[in-house]
Amino acid sequence: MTSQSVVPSFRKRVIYGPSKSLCQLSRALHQLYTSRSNSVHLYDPLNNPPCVSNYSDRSIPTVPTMSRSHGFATLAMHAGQDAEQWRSCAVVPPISLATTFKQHAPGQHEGYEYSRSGNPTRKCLEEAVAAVDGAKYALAFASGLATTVVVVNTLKTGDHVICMQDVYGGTNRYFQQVVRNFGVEISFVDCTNMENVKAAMRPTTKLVWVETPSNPMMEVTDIEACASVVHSASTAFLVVDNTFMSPYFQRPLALGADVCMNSATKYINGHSDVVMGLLSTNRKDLYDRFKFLQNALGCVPSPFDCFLCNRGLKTLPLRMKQHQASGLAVAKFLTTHRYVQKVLHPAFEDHPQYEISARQTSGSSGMLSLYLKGGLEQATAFLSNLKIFTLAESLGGYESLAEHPAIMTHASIPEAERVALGITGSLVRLSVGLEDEEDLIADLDNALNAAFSEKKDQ
Ligand SMILES: Cc1ncc(COP(=O)(O)O)c(C=O)c1O
Ligand SMILES: N[C@@H](CC[Se]C[C@H](N)C(=O)O)C(=O)O
Repeated sequence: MTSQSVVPSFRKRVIYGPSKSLCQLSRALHQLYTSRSNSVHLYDPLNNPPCVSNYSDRSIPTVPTMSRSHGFATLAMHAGQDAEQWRSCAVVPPISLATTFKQHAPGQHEGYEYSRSGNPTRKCLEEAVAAVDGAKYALAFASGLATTVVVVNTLKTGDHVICMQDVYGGTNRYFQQVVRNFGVEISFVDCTNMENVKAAMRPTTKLVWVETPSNPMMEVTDIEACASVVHSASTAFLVVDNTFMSPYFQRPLALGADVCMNSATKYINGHSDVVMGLLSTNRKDLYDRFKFLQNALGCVPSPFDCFLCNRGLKTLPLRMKQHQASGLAVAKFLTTHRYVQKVLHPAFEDHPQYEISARQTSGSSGMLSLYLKGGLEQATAFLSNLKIFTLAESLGGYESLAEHPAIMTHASIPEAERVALGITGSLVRLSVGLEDEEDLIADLDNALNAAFSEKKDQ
């Protein structure tokens, strides 16, 4: 089949034809095209995805139809998703399950060799994530923590890391209980005060890891100020864990961070059915190292998970708007409740870093923490009496979740350190989901009243 005649004019660099001869033709044309363009797209009827010849740098280009000047929702839906990249012109990226890809001659292939090294479905997701993070590059990993492992693997023995003192318990556990064993020194620092960051910097500091807002204390670090301290005092790079905000409400790279990290398990996928991590950066040196480590360490997500996460990303803007609205409504309700001592929410004026948060974010998510007036007993009773909020770890899904950080997500932090951070028996964390606001508020009210009347009854 030769179908040059059906090639629409907008597919100028697309050639149809039988697999073998056209792949040969592609290689010949490649000589001609490389001087003028990066790649030749060969639409091969026997293969899906199409042959994409770019032997010069082995990158995996797609047809560049999206301009970065498009709005967030447009990018989330279309960046990296061009139907023209598939022979079938599938509007939804296919799940590419092949573990390996045919080579024309040893080392001559269409951009993919082996699925750990590169995968077409993963590539679609990575391009979409780069676009919404305002990054040149993005990479997907098997979990948020796998992403942290990759970042840390850029270091060597003797290097020093500064980590925000309030971070997800698993991040703390990894730095304290794993990374330290390899001779990398870690300082846990209150990065809400830049003087602390300045004081902690050493000549050997190579990585500064910040989570903002932090899990679970909702503390906010000034990303721009932090980047300026880090870059003026060292060659270290600044990573911002953006999991609580998602790219919809906070863009760390635009604020000077070198790397934006997300546990896509949370808001980006948004449906509590994928565990995944993402890294975005504009720095080619870091991207090259992370890309090397993605393959060398092997911590890649499955194509099916990439498909799901790519799908979830498309509704991120809509979901985040509703998470914000319901999160604020729930937080406001809780501040007036007789059994609630304090609500931690960065969009509230009484939050210690309210001004920074207002400056560096364009909204707030469904995350908040609260102290109950009682102690562990009341917190346990409250969590056990919830009917719509599910008592479970994790966050950022369409369903509302509640958890007890001291016993659940942050249990691996030594007790004294936990208490010093404010993670006490009366602290509860909520991830406000997409259910009807009135139902969520009624659920919280009922559970609070039940928890405190249980105490009275005893
Ligand atoms: C803020 C934050 N960062 C990183 C992680 C790690 O992500 P994952 O569970 O996807 O490994 C989590 C939760 O686990 C988290 O809450
Ligand atoms: N980041 C999530 C994950 C929860 Se903790 C998971 C597991 N028990 C562990 O210790 O690794 C959150 O809810 O904050």
